[in-house]
Amino acid sequence: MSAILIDNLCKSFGQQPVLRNVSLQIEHGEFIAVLGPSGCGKTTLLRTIAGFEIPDSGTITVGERCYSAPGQHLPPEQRELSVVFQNYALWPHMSVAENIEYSLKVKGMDRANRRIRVDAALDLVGLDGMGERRPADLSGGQRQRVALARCLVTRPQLVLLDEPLANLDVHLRAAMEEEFTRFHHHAGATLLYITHDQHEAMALADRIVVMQAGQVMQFATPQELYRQPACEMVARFIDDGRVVPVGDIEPDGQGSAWVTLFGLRVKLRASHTQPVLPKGKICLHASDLQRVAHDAPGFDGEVRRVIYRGGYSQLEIEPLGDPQCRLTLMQSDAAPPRIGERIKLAATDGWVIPH
Ligand SMILES: Nc1ncnc2c1ncn2[C@@H]1O[C@H](COP(=O)(O)OP(=O)(O)OP(=O)(O)O)[C@@H](O)[C@H]1O
Repeated sequence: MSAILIDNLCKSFGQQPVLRNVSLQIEHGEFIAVLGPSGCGKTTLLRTIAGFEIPDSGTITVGERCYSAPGQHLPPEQRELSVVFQNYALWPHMSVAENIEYSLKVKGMDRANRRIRVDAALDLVGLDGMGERRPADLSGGQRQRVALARCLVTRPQLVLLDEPLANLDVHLRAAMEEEFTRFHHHAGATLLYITHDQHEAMALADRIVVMQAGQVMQFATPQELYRQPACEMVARFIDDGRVVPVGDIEPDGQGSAWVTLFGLRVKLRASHTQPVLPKGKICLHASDLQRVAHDAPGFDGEVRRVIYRGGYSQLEIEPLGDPQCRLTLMQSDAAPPRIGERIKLAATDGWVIPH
């Protein structure tokens, strides 16, 4: 049985549909990231699972329990899950230990057992010995750890996290990513993690739900999203993939297809069910392109922009005869080409976007 089963969930605010037929099947212990541009409905999805919003239609089942169905709404406090918000929501007048302990107290657990649980939770999030401090005396990262410990102490089977790192600086975020991985490993809980940061999602999640305008565009592993985007939106969204037109798509039914890319016949990866088509689009990442010698097979492009990224340069290339198109190429060479220079490129990999 799945940990979470969401079937055809719809939710509108007034006239605006915010969740459109969202269906997801999430397994026990999975770390799921929900990724998408601002306003695509991520938080609404989380709030609907938590019970803070009532869906217009569709069902949510967690384990064996129905949380939402037409005419049926389990109140938030009866849902067996824990939510970690972006703003931590710690009680300022309580110490760190009291913040963490509170939910156990409400459940009527005795003092000795509470102490053991709180110490274990503090230890797990790396806040050993900080139990007596007030939240105001902690850094942003430490406060987020308290919020995590508070969630962990109840040993939830399902944890919903709404952009928990959004308020932290880039270094702290990286440190906390490690913390989340450890947390997930130890807690063994199913995690649903909302973020608009694809690098965070790729680094943390077993599978990622990519949403746009209330719809699930693809639900897959980070590797699949990168290598086999299901549509143009996912192709562009993940790691700045470039969508490029191609002609004469001739699939072999074995996971490859010949296509005409800038006048050149090349063999790229394709779905096993890819049909023969006179034209289509492919996804090219920077790592799919290679600079080649001028007399080697390839296509010409003009360097439009050179961005130094520390140790390598990112080149923005305009393929000759296609001024609408921009390709990216990374070059580790200390002497990158100049803007306006003409270079030759070959596609060493690429994915035919399913029609
Ligand atoms: N209570 C509400 N009443 C009316 N509209 C709402 C309400 N909550 C959310 N919305 C709208 O629903 C849409 C989706 O919002 P939601 O917060 O779910 O998106 P999101 O993907 O989490 O965005 P962000 O990444 O910016 O947090 C937005 O257009 C938002 O303005």
